[in-house]
Amino acid sequence: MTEIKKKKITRSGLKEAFQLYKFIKPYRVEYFIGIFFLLGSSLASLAFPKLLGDLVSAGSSGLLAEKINSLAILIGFVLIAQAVFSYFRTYLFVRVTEKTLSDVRQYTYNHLIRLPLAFFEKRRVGELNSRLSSDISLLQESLTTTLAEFVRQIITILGGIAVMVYILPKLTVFMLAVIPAVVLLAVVFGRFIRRYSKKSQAEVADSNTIVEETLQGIQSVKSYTNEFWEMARYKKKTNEIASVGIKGGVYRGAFGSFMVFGLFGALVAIIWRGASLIATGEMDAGELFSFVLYSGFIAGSIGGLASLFAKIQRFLGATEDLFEITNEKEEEIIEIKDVRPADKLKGRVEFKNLSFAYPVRPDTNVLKNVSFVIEPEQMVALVGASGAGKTTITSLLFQLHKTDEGMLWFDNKEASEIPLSVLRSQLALVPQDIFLFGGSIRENIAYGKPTASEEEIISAAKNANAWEFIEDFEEGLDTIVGERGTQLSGGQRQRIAIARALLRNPRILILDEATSALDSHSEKLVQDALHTLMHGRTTIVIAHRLSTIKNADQIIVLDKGQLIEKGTHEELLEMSDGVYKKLSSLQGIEQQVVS
Ligand SMILES: Nc1ncnc2c1ncn2[C@@H]1O[C@H](COP(=O)(O)OP(=O)(O)OP(=O)(O)O)[C@@H](O)[C@H]1O
Repeated sequence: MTEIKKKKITRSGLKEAFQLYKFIKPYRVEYFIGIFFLLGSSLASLAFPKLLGDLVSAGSSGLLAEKINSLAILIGFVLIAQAVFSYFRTYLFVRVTEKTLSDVRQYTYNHLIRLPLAFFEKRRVGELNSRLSSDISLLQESLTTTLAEFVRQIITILGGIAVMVYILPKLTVFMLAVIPAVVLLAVVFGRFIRRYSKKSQAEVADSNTIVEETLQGIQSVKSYTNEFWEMARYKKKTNEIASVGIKGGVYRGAFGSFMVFGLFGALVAIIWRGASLIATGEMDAGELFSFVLYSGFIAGSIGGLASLFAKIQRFLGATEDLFEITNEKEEEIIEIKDVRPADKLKGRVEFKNLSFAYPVRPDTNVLKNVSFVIEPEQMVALVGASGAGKTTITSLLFQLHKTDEGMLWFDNKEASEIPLSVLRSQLALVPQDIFLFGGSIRENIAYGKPTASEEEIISAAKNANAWEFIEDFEEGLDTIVGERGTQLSGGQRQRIAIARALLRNPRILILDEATSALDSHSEKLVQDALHTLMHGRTTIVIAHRLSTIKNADQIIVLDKGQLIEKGTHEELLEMSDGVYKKLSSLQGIEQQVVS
């Protein structure tokens, strides 16, 4: 889990965190009842020292057993009330927190999945994921315990002081002069020691690195006869660890003594002062007993507040991270069941003087003034060296990135005029690196059309030449494909992806031809399936092996983002100095055509 950064407690940070309230709002009644129980349980525990003191006073002043018993019964009732309040407080807070978190999770995920691709190119997915999970579990802690602790501690401190003032202001002033100072010193001292022990851990880690490095590179150590140099290096580091450790021991010893001396000393001081007040008749033993207990409570709460402070800072950091994501602008995505006839594309595509740079590298145009037209139902191949811009063209077709210069048309509309979901629902991509989800074959095929019937799925599988191997599996369509489809062969995965695209029945199909060669039988099955898939729609193929695109209606050759040649296979071969011609002869295609 990634460590969550702390954020200073500022007004704007708190205001931002307050945005969370909109998620709690639907459950606010329960939450406020929870706060009521929290107040109740805090007040009940606050009453204890007073009641216990009364009990001691009753005993020491020789009151009747009846009075003593009724006080004990009252304390019993307060105990029960405290238990009941605590139970309902926890129950209600957990209920509200779980429901709120589930809403926050859904809201964040729904938002995240609607963000444009450019966002994901800026952030690492793994980081985003762990960020989200650690931020959200921190919110969980904050909503259930941090707030409750905070309220309880404030009530304990203020309420405790109020009761003490009520009992005897003089001794309260004395207590306030002693306890907070001791506790705050302890907190500061404690933090210092924690930092120190972190330093010593870091030194130990460094020494481990030396051992690891030298053992891994033992051959180099020996061949350079550097054993003695390494021994000296390790000796120096381990001696440093020892001296840091010894210094730490000094501080830790001092801290222990300080705690005993300071806290017990404070207690002794209060009891000493109290005893002299009892002697003068200003208070009785029971009241002093209450005082000592309240002093303990208050000391604990001041210490607790200090650690809560760090938790609140982390909570603000977590909400800031979360809102950083949810404040990002979403793509306009709508749910599409069926494309309206008026929105149906014919499949004509036109790039007009289009230039494009990725948002992460705005100064480097990866497409430069590219223009071409693809007529409906044509098969067009994109050819070019690695990095030429072929994949970029396909991402622009999907409008995964916005184009900045030039135009991209679908039929007679500019791409930006077509709602994203309407456009994307009529496109399908069969990528090179096929991504299957971990579920069954059925789920993977149906991903192309989640509403597809069993017959449709089977028919798509048959047309994709996939049915044959699916049938051979004992569990047929319900066969689990393994994480990312690893339990299937490359050719099988491709045919499933083809079946998925067939189900989608797109107007424009984009094929990123797989580079890894299949055996000739699978290759034929895949090629045949692809032909079925290409039939009756515009197809754009990113071709790596030129043998598969000889029959393309048009071949577009790209070089470093520029369109350098365009034509049919034969036309391009006629260009005497052509890049395509050279590529073909490299791949041995020319000869095949000529022969
Ligand atoms: N998401 C991205 N962000 C920034 N630059 C990118 C991104 N994707 C690709 N590029 C750059 O854009 C250029 C074109 O890449 P593109 O993937 O379109 O080439 P390609 O022709 O498909 O290559 P290949 O055949 O290797 O897949 C390359 O220089 C690449 O480094």
